[in-house]
Amino acid sequence: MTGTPPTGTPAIVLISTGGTIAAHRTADGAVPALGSVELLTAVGTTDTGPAIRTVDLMSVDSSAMTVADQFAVVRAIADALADPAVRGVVVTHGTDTMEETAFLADLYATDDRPVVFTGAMLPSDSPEADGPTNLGAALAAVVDPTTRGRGVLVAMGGRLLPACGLFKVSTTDLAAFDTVQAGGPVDRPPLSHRVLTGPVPIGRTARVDAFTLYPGVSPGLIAASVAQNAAGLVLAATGAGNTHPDITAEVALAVQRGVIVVVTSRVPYGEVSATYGGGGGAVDLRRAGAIVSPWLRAPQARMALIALVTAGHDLDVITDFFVAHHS
Ligand SMILES: NC(=O)C[C@H](N)C(=O)O
Repeated sequence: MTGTPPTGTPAIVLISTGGTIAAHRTADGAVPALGSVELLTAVGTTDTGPAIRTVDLMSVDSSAMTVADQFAVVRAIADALADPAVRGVVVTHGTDTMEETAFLADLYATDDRPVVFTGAMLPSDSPEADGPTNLGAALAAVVDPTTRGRGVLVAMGGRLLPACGLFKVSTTDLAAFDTVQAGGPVDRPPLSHRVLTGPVPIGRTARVDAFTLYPGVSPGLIAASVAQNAAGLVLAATGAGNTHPDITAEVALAVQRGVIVVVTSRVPYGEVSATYGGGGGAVDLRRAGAIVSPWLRAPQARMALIALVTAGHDLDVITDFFVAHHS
C-alpha cells in the first residue's frame, strides 16, 4: 500500500506535520519524532488500496505552530490536489490546534476530493498509542465514496467529524473533539458561494487577535491590540455573545478605526445571537459595528477572519460569510 508513486499515478497523499501522533516520550517531555513513512509502518495495513505518496512537511507540536505554518499546510494540500490522479489527502497534525488548521484548509477546499486530518492523544511509543488506529481510519475515509464533497474532515477516536464547527473538548479522551452544534454539523456555504477561491496566500497574512471576555476584563486589551495594528479582533464573549458596556465602547472605537470585530462565545455549544441589550449585550455590540458569529467559535472565527482580511474582502462580504455558517 505504501510507496512513493510518481505524480500522475493514482494515490493518496499523506502529509505529516508532527503532533502527538508522531511523538516519542523523552526526559524533557513528549516531542515529535516520526515522519510519514514511520507513521504508515505503524498502521501496518497490507491491503491493495491506492498507493500513498508521502510529504514530510514539518515536525512540530501544533501548539507551537505559527499562522505561516498553518498556511503552509493548506498550500501543501492544494499542491497535492493539483495532481488530478490524487484521490484525496490525509494530514497528520497535533490535536491542540487541529480545529484551526483543518478549518483553514476547509475554507480553501474547492473540489470534492476528501481531505482528512488525524492525530493522536497518546504518543507513538505509548503501549496504547491511538495514532495507528486513527491514521488507518483517516486513510479508509479518503477512499470511502461517502466522504466526497463533505469538506475537510477530522478522524479521531472512532469519530469522523467535519472540520467546520469542530473544537477540542477533552485534554485526555481519545475522542477528543466534538462539534459546536449538538445534533449535526454547522452548514458550510455551497462551493458556488465560496469567497476564498483564489490561491492560498504566501507571505504576510493579516494579524487578528482573539480575547476571552470575563467580569472585570479591561477594555485596554482591545485598545492595545488596535494600537499594535491588528486588522481584526475576535471576542469570545460570555453567554450568547454579551459583555460589559465598557467593552462595547472600545469595540465602537476599534470599528471606527477600520478594525473588523467578530463576537463569538466562550461557551462551547449553541448559537450566538443578538438577544440581550443593556449596553454590553450582543445587540449593543452589533450596533457598535461588530459582526456576530452564530456558530464559529473564537479559534475558527479567527482563522476565517485572517483568511478573509488577507484576501482583501470588505465588511459586507465578511459579515455574509459568518451569517452563511448557520445551523
Ligand atoms: N495530542 C496532541 O497532539 C497534543 C500536542 N501538544 C499537539 O498538539 O501537537
